[in-house]
Amino acid sequence: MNPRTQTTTLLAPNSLDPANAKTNSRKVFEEKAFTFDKSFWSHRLEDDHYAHQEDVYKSFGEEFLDHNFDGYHTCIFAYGQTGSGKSYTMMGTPEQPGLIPRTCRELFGRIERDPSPNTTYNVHVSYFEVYNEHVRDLLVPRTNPPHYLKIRESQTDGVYVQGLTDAPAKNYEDVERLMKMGDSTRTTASTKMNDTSSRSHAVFTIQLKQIQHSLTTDETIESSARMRLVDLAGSERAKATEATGQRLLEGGKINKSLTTLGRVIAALADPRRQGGPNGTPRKAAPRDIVPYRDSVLTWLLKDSLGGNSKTAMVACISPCDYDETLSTLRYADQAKRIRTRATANVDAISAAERDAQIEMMAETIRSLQTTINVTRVRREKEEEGLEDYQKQVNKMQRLMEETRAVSDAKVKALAAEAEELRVANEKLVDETAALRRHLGLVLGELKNPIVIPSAQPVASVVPVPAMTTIDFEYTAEDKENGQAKETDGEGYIEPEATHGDWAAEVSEEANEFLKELGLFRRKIGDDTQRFGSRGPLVEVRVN
Ligand SMILES: Nc1ncnc2c1ncn2[C@@H]1O[C@H](COP(=O)(O)OP(=O)(O)OP(=O)(O)O)[C@@H](O)[C@H]1O
Repeated sequence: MNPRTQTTTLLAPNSLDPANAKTNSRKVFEEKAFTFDKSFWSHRLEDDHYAHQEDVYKSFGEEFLDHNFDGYHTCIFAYGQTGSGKSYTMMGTPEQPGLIPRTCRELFGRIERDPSPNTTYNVHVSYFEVYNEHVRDLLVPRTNPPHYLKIRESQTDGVYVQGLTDAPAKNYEDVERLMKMGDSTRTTASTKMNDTSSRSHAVFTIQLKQIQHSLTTDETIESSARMRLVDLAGSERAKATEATGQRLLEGGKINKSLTTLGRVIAALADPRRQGGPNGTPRKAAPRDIVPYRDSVLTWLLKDSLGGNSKTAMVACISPCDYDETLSTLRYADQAKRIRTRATANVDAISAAERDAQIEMMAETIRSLQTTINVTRVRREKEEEGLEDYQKQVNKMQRLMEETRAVSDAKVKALAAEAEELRVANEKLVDETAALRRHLGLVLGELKNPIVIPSAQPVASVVPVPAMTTIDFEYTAEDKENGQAKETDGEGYIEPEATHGDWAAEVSEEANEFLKELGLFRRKIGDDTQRFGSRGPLVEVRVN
């Protein structure tokens, strides 16, 4: 670095140096020179033109703070490979504070030193990180799982992080406390090239609002400036850091943001985009779109990179890798060609305008209040309706329970009746079987009558002995009539009632019984059809 010409010269390294040994042997290392607005050398403390943290702040940090007090938005971002000194430049160490603490200290120093009684200052601080393409608030304790915030874009506020903590700061101590809190929750990890490597892009924002009121003109001048101080994650190569697993994944996401940042810078630095010599905007080519939205980081920095902001890029390099250093210097060389169009955000409002504004705001509040009330009433009505509905549901449930209880009782009664019928049926089946057996015996007896020996003719009528066999001639006709004719055996005594009459009587009774049984079977069938069957409670068998 030449502090006089502000030139940075990248010398060709010894190709035998293992750090610069290339897989591509045809690669030629060349000396390259770049000129920037400033070139700081801070390699060895004993070096002649060693740039201290204060030198860096004084050379442009102070100037940027001036811009803020004039109402301009500013942004300073540090870019470079891992371990090259980005965090050191932006945040620094307690002994050697960097740009952020120096800017904040000086900001409150100026506010305190301001003798004007008509000016009031309002300072708010926010601090977030972009890690693996997610935004996380650094001013709230870490949670598991992490709570990521959404990015929104509006006409009035541009791109912003929804729900981000916007902490008021009354003095430097407040800011220091917030900075420490944010730094402790920032995602860092140990890599081969840096023990506390920042794995995320950290964005520290200070909002400065100045309100000046002139008693003579009764006019209020409001200026609103935003300072963005960005410490980017390292543009490391996976091989150099020996990254694996989570570190490698992070590397991919970090590179995605930084590659997009490179494309955004390239698109913004395109000389055709920068317009004519008088600043006249050139005609946009059809595919001329700056890819801000391709990464969370570039989308959030949209305004700072190519919009209403005064922006500085600090390119950090370390004597470690020729290619990485050359890449960083090319980035910076391209970035310096970008022309942003910053305008001071200062509004002069007369007392009348302010009153009108207040009245408009009061009106908005009133209308919002009405909306809230209407919503509340509607919700109450909905709640009432819901209560009625719940009551009806409960009533219906009770009714259903009662109906179910009645049904259960009916089923129980029917089951008992069916059981009774089953027992009766079984009895009847047994009786039928017995009767059938009896009938069979009787019929058998009728078919094979007991023959009474003819040796003792009897003239008179005598009772028939118990074991007497009666000889009948049983014709088909008799069978039909239920009658049988006695044979012509001698000494035959006619009983009081004939055997044929008795058999017919038994047969008739049996038929009658079978008829009744049939009726009974049909009744059981009907009942089963009417009440259904819960299993084989009743099994009607008629043989
Ligand atoms: N100019 C410097 N003077 C003294 N020490 C420095 C300087 N620059 C960096 N360092 C030291 O080098 C180490 C790495 O620096 P730093 O953490 O700032 O790198 P980084 O670019 O932010 O790395 P990463 O991308 O991994 O976060 C730190 O210990 C830091 O204090």
